[in-house]
Amino acid sequence: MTTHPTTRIIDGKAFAEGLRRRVADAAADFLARSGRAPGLAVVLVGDDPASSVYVRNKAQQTVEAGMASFEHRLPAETSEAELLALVARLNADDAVDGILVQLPLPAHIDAQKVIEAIDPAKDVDGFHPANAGRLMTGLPGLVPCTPLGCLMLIRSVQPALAGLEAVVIGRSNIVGKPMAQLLLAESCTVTIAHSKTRDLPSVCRRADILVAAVGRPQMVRGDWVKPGAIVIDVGINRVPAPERGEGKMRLVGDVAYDEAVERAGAITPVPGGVGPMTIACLLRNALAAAVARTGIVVDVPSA
Ligand SMILES: Nc1nc2c(c(=O)[nH]1)N[C@@H](CN(C=O)c1ccc(C(=O)N[C@@H](CCC(=O)O)C(=O)O)cc1)CN2
Repeated sequence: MTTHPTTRIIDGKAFAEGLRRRVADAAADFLARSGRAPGLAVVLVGDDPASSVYVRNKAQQTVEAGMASFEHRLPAETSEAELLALVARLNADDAVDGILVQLPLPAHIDAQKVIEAIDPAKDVDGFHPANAGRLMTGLPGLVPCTPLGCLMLIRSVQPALAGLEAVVIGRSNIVGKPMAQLLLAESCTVTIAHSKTRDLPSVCRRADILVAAVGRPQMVRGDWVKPGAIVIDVGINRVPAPERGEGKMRLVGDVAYDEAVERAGAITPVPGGVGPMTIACLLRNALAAAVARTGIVVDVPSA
């Protein structure tokens, strides 16, 4: 593989480490001023292996950042009412500044109902309609972690975004829509593309900033990328890797990296790009929630 001489590989792992250090410094200030550490509760229902690893990493990184971690692992048979009761207890617990319910939830639980049960002031995922509305209307609030991390990575290579053409592929409430709102707030000209978009390759070729969040392995080909564009790959897809041995898998993004790296000005790899930013931004949001709830001012890292 030959990388274009000027292509910058955006190291999300290193950026996330730096962000977690800054959050840890601010969390220590918070503790010194308030007498308690910011607290983050993470709830997992069921035993999905990937979710279980994410929750373990969240709890571990919360503790490493000097915050209090409250981990709740519930069996897959937990009823919706039991989960809502736990959320109500966490809402009422003053030691808990942030609440995250790991997704996906088992099919018998209405995820939207659970999201709406979380106190918006503790909604560190930024998924509650109150926080989505605040983002849309330009009010301060909690912003979904993955798009916030993407914006930080974009700004690390291009601080001035006003007037740039941004194309976001994917319209989920978790990534696509909030990502588009964040880029709009930076005065980009934003297009949200999706499965019904006509001539997607041509739409993508307009983009100075191309964010792929579709969940389809390597869908975005190299010739969809405008030369010099910033390419942010949100996809995390496990695909068979027979070259590594029988039954082995490997992670790929939504972008055909080997092709896109030839044309992009900057690109995130998978793994090691956007993924690590999700948990780093979760810690950042937990700190932000603690600050907003208590009025204790410490230096919360921003995009
Ligand atoms: N309540 C939520 N649920 C889920 C979210 C979320 O933000 N809130 N996001 C995803 C999963 N996720 C965190 O929960 C997550 C995904 C990926 C990574 C990450 O670091 N990825 C690595 C690769 C890891 C691997 O080998 O599998 C990378 O891309 O380098 C962190 C967090 C769904 N659920």
